[in-house]
Formats: sequence, structure tokens, C-alpha cells
Amino acid sequence: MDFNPNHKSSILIDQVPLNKARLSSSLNPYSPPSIIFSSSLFLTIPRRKAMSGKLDHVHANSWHDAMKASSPQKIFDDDINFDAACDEADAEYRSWLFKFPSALSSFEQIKNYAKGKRVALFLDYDGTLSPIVDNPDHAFMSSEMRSAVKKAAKYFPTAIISGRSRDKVHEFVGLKELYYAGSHGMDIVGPVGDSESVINHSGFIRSTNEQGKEVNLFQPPSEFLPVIDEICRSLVENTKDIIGSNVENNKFCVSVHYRLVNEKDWDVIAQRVLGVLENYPHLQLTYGRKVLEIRPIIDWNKGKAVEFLLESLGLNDSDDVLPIYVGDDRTDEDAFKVLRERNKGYGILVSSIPKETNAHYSLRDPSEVRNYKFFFFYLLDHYNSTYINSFFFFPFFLLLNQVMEFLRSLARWKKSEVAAH
Ligand SMILES: O=P(O)(O)OC[C@H]1O[C@H](O[C@H]2O[C@H](CO)[C@@H](O)[C@H](O)[C@H]2O)[C@H](O)[C@@H](O)[C@@H]1O
Repeated sequence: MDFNPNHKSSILIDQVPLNKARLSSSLNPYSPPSIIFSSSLFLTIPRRKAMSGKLDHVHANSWHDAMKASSPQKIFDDDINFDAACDEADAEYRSWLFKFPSALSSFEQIKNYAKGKRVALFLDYDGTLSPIVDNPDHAFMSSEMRSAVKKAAKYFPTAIISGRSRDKVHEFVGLKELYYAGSHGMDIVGPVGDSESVINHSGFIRSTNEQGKEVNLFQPPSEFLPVIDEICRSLVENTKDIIGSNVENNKFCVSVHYRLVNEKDWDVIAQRVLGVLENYPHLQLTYGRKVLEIRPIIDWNKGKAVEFLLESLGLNDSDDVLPIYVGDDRTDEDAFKVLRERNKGYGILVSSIPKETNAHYSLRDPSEVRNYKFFFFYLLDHYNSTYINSFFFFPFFLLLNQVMEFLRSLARWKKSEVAAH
């Protein structure tokens, strides 16, 4: 882990434009010859250094655009022509599905590849297991989802890798049998596996958990804790007059939420955060879904967390291991990238709109689209699948969740495999 006190604080904004993305193909489910995407849907912003004091005009605009694009918007307004909007958005989504097929429609293919392999499951929390909601403290997962995760964890080692603090995400999920990585993977408790190579990671500590069991613990240097607490207080103080802003302490990182902030104040909140960050040369700014995230400048992310957990589980060096990572946010891209580069395992992006990604498959996320018209999208998406039969009864739709269905399918498949032996 790289903790360099001479680093200056920096901002990472590095979305890859759709038309420039390069994807390796060996595990790639389909490689359609040429699909044209509308580039206006996607945002490209170069990496920038944090600027001192005020933001210049271009910089402020970039932040405004980035903040606007950071989370899917409600697709329909009542005064928009529904049919036209539906056709256009659906055509784009369908084109995108050629490149990133639905993990549910492709389940047979995934299953065939997984045969005889040890599957390890990695799940993001917000927007993947729980719906995106206005108040971060209310992002509860449903009992149906909890039971789907529990079923999957019965057959596969399962870890939650979240931007939340480890304690908080554990509290939300509430399952003892899982492994948890909080603060974007910077705070992990993993099992002590066969592999000894984890001890080569700096930041690694062998410790004992509350039950007195030996565990592998990975955390950034503890020097960061008081700094994070301090910047958290400062961010609260500096944003308290911005209506709707919300600062969340995630132990090794801080989230500044602007989901409920009026769009006209987004530049103001970005400026305030950048202003505070100037005094913290060891911290950097990234962003997620309507959230600005401040974290230590260390060479660690969700991708490294996946590798660390695979090693801890003694699953890192075998060819018969298939890691599957399901996530919805840009921080999950680090994990998708690791799986793609290792050419082992599948990344599954949860999204209701086309996005550039390093994932292999996709699952549709209805959580931010609260309009009933989304129902038609869902039917269209599944028009040719056997699923459609189950969705005739409208209230059923409200319970739908493709991630849950995918986890259930995995567990059902393994259960039948175990029973057959
Ligand atoms: O890695 P994750 O588990 O996906 O955590 C990423 C951030 O998730 C939370 O924020 C997001 O979900 C909130 C609740 O639905 C929503 O209000 C917010 O707009 C989203 O950005 C969490 O509150 C953040 O601290 C995490 O960094």
C-alpha cells in the first residue's frame, strides 16, 4: 500500500468514453461486430488536480456535468411524449445489451462456464442489494433479498464490498456468514485461508475477531482515522447551509451527498468540498451516484479488495475458481477490471441505462425509476424470455429485482448440482 505524505490531494474523474473503451474478449460473452452508441449519453472528463480557492468556469462546468451524470435520472416526465422516449431509450438499451447481455438471459452460459469451478461471490451494497433512496440511512435491503443472499452464501463464499463503513454495511445486511469489506474495500475482515501470500500485502494484520477466531484484517494506516474524522467535521460545518446536503462518515472515507440538493447549488457544494480538501494533501476526491467521496490516497480499491479476499480464501491461484462480482457504481469498475484483466471471472453491472463498463454482463436496476411506465420497459426487456409469464399480475412487478433473481438462480443451480452427486 502506498502512503506517500508528499502526495497532493487530487480529484479522480476518469470515466472511459463508450466509443473508446477497449475490452478483452476471451471471457466476453458476445462481441457484436459494430454497435453505434450515442456518445452524448456518456461523460468524459480528464483527470484533474484539485484547484485552489475558487473553481474556474470550465472546472465548475465539468463538476456540474459530472455531478448531473453521476446517477440515472427518472426517465419520464409526464409532459414528455412517452412513446417516443420509450422507443429511443429502449433501442439504446437493447443495443447495449448486445455488448453486455443480461446475466439472467445468459444464465445457461454462465452456468456452463461455472461447472466444476468454485464460484466466489462479491456483492456491492447500495444500488445492488438495496434500492437507491434519498436518505442513505434508509437504504434497507428487503427480506427477500437477504434471503436470496443467504441462500447463495450457503453454496459460495460470499463477500460484501461497499463504500459504507464495514460496521454499517454489516448492520444493513445482517448476515454473519458473509465477509465484509467497508470503505470501498479499504477495511476488510477475511478468513485465514490456506494461502500465506496475503502477508505480503502491507496493511495486512492477522487479528482475532469478537468470537476469538483468527482473521485476516486489512486496513489503511490508522493515522488516517483522526484525519477522516477531522475532515468530516469540517465538511459538515462547511456545507451546513446547503439545503439537502448530507455528510456521512464511512470510517476510512467520507461521503458528501447532494441527491437532495437543488441543482443550482451543485457547483457551490463541489466548491466547498474542494476548498476543504485543499488542506488535506493525503486525501483525494472521487464521485459516485449523487455523492462526492473523499478517501485516502492509497493504492487500494474494490479490485484490490477482491484479490485480497481471494487470497485469504485460498482461491487466488487456482484455475478452477470463478469469481463473480455484482455492482452498480463507478467504484465497482475497479473490481470488474481486475476480473477482466485476470481473464478469470465475471463482472455484472447493475444499471437501468447503457453505461461504459468493464463488466461482462448486466442486470437491470429498476430502483431509481419509480414511474409505473417502467413496467413496459421491463416487459420489453423480457419479451422473448420465459419470464414474461410471471409478470402479468401488476403488483408483482413491484417486488421484481433482477439481482435477487440472479442470486436465487445461482443457489438453485448449485443445490441441484450438489443433490445430483
Ligand atoms: O459501494 P456501495 O455500497 O454502493 O456504496 C456507495 C455509496 O452508497 C451510498 O450512497 C448511495 O446510496 C444512497 C442510498 O440509496 C443514496 O442516497 C446516495 O445518493 C448514493 O450515492 C452511501 O450512502 C455512500 O456512503 C456510499 O459511498
